[in-house]
Formats: sequence, C-alpha cells, structure tokens
Amino acid sequence: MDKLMIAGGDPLKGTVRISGAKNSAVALIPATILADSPVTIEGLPDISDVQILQGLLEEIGGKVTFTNNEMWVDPSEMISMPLPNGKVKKLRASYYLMGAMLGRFKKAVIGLPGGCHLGPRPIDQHIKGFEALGATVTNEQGAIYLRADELRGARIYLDVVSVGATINIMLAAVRAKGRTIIENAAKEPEIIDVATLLTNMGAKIKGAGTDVIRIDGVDELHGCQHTIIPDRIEAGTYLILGAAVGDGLLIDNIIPQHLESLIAKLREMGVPIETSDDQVFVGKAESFKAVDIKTLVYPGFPTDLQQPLTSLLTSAVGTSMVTDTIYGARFKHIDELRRMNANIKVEGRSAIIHGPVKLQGAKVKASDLRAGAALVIAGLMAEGVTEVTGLEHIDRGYSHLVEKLNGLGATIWREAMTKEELEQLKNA
Ligand SMILES: CC(=O)N[C@H]1[C@@H](OP(=O)(O)OP(=O)(O)OC[C@H]2O[C@@H](n3ccc(=O)[nH]c3=O)[C@H](O)[C@@H]2O)O[C@H](CO)[C@@H](O)[C@@H]1O
Ligand SMILES: C=C(OP(=O)(O)O)C(=O)O
Repeated sequence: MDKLMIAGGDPLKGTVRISGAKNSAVALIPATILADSPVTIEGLPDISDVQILQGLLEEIGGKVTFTNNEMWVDPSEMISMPLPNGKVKKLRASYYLMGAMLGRFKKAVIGLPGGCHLGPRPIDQHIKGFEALGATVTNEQGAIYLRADELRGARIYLDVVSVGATINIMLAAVRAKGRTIIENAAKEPEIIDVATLLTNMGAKIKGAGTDVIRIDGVDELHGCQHTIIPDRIEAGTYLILGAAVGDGLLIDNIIPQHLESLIAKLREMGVPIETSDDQVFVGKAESFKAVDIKTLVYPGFPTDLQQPLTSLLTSAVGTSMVTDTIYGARFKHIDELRRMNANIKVEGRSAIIHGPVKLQGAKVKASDLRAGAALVIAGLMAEGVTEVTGLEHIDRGYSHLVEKLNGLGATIWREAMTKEELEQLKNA
C-alpha cells in the first residue's frame, strides 16, 4: 500500500489537461449493457472506479478492452449474473448496474453500493423509480433483487433531487414500454452526457439537463461511439490549486460553464481568472478574501468541491463558512486539516474557517475521495512535508494525479508504506 509524500511550497505553473468525468464514466460504462452490439467510449479517465466497472462487465460476460482511455465493450453475450458481493462494494456507482440490467434482462441482483462515506446515502428514490416502472424490488442480506415481467413507462416524481436516481431510472426506462416522465430530476452535466450516449444507441430521451425528463421506451438499442465530457470536479480541484499555490495555471480541456459557481466564488475571493472556450487561466492573487459557500444541486456550488475549497479558505483573510446542504456530515477532512494547523470549527452542517494561517506539513489520512483532494491541496500549501494515506480513495477519482502535479512543478511522489505504518493504520 502506498502513501503520498508532498514537499509543500513549490509554486505551480504551466498547463494541466483534465481527464474525462468520473461521474459520467461510471454511468456510461454500465449503460453499454443495454446495447446489442459493441459500444466505444473515448476519453475515459484512468481511475480505479473505471477499472472495477470493466471487471464487473467482464464478470457478466461482456468482452471489454481498455487502452489509451478508450473502452470498447461487446455486450452481446452478457447474462444477468447475480453480483451480490465483491467489486460492487468498492464504488458507489455500481448501483447503475441495477437500472441497466433491469432494462436489458428485466432482472438483476446487485449488492448495495460502496463509495465515499459521507453520512447516510440511501437509494430509496432509485427503488421507488424501479417499482413505478413495474419491478418488484427486495433487499435480501444486503443485496437488491429486482425482477419485472415487463417494464412499463410511468410518471415518477423524485422526492429528493438525486443524480444517481435520475440516471438509474433513465437506464431502465429506455427499455420500458411507453413513456416515462421523471419530475424533479437532477440537472447535472453528467446526466446530459449519459442521455447523449443512450440517444446515440437509439433511445428516445427529451429534457435531460432540465428537471423534467421524458423517455419513450424502445425495443432495442444498438452500439455506437461516444466521447465523454471533461471532469468538472477534477477541473475545479486544479482551479483551487491554481489559486492556492499557482503562479499562472492553465486548466485545459474543460467546459467553463460547468464551473460557473466555483469561478464566481474564486473571483469573489480576489483570484484573477480568465475563461475561453475550453480553458480557464488562474492567475496569482497576493491575498484572498474570506467567503461563505453553501453546496446545492447543479448549477449550485457542488458538494464535491466543498472539501478542496476549505483547504484554500484556510489562507483567506477573515472568517469563512462552508455549509453542505447535500451531505451534512461531509467534514471528515477537517480533523486532518486541524493537524496541519488549520483553525476550523464544525457546527452542524457548517465548517467555520478562521484565516489566514500558514499550514504545516503533517501525517494525515484521506477518509474519502475529496477529503484526499483537500489534503493534497493543503500539503502543497504547507511548510514542510505532508504524508497522505488512504490513497485508495484518491485513486477512485483523480487520473494520474502525481504525474499531472509533477508536470506543474510540484514535489510529490508515491512511496510504499512500511510494515510498521501499515500496522499503525490498521489499529487506528
Ligand atoms: C457516482 C456519482 O455520480 N456520485 C455523485 C452523485 O452521488 P449520488 O448519486 O449518490 O448522490 P445523489 O444526487 O443521489 O444524492 C443527493 C442527496 O439525495 C439523497 N438521496 C439520494 C438518493 C436517494 O435515493 N435518496 C436520498 O435521500 C442523498 O443522501 C443526498 O443527500 O451525486 C452527488 C451529489 O452531487 C455527488 O457528491 C457524487 O459525487
Ligand atoms: C462522492 C463522490 O463519489 P461517489 O459518489 O462515487 O462516492 C465524489 O466523487 O466526490
């Protein structure tokens, strides 16, 4: 098992190219199950979530190749193999196997998903949607059993705006008989990306990206070629890094409109930012103003960037407040930032950050993916050396992190943990 070693203080400069979006990738790959002939997806990120999903498609009989960020999937010989345990627990998005397998085979057995521990993450809205489409859904010993004689289109109002439920219902509904209407749907760009792939496969979907999505079911879906959208959360992480330790950072291969809420906040803090068609340039600011943020569903400020932004706010002048309305307990990174000298208090759903402080290198542990990103940013901002463990979380979502940061001038490397460190980690 590795840890990340970071010698802080280097100014980052140059261009970083953003990879394909994790939260699209993890839905696009299961969506290939619905086709009757090969699907190619270009621009996928090299992250463990993608590798695990490749393994899961192979377990159910798919032929898959993944080279140069391009995945080719032949789903023609897939079967509805039960997947109650194992790899499905390693990521959140294995829940998309439910919608896709239900759509194609009208039955599926999938273990409850893993993913980041951010407090309760129920999937009741996914299940409500599947039931509305005519499926019987039961939970037996931690696995969800889904079965339907046929799927029938339905009007489904989501009680909670959910990215996962919106996509999962879409995956099943494209093969239902008749029209499905999802009301109070989530509007994230990844939903449009999945709808685009499904449409290229022959599905009839209108309204993806708005809060009402209409799907007219079809009898078959065919193979196609698709290019994934760039990862707005990875891009946002580098934008924050550019503000924190940059000396002129160009973030390339992005859709700036997907990052409007973050760019507006960084500008409010006093960070100079210029945008063009598919790039954002982050200039150097001498000091930052404290700001308040509240996470909201898209196009509001994304919860996935709340933790990385908190690291930057430790160097802002004044008191900032970060409130997470999506995941009220997404604050496990705060204790670790405190080890690095941050002055932060958590009150309910909010973190109150007093700045500016000079962060100090320390041994810290990533409890989840974006906590990991927050600690890497803090390590690069800090005086001295920071050691970050828990890399299995970071590897779920950041493609070639060390190489990209080295390319910008950061002193960061992976190192194998010693036996004693592994023992300590186990007992922690
Ligand atoms: C793989 C993926 O795309 N992950 C993203 C997705 O997660 P995920 O799809 O799991 O998140 P949701 O949008 O579903 O969750 C939003 C909120 O709704 C609640 N909820 C959700 C479903 C449900 O059936 N019942 C329910 O109560 C959740 O607990 C949460 O408070 O969106 C989150 C919110 O933008 C992001 O942080 C994750 O990076
Ligand atoms: C919470 C996240 O991922 P997941 O939903 O896959 O756990 C994330 O990407 O920040």
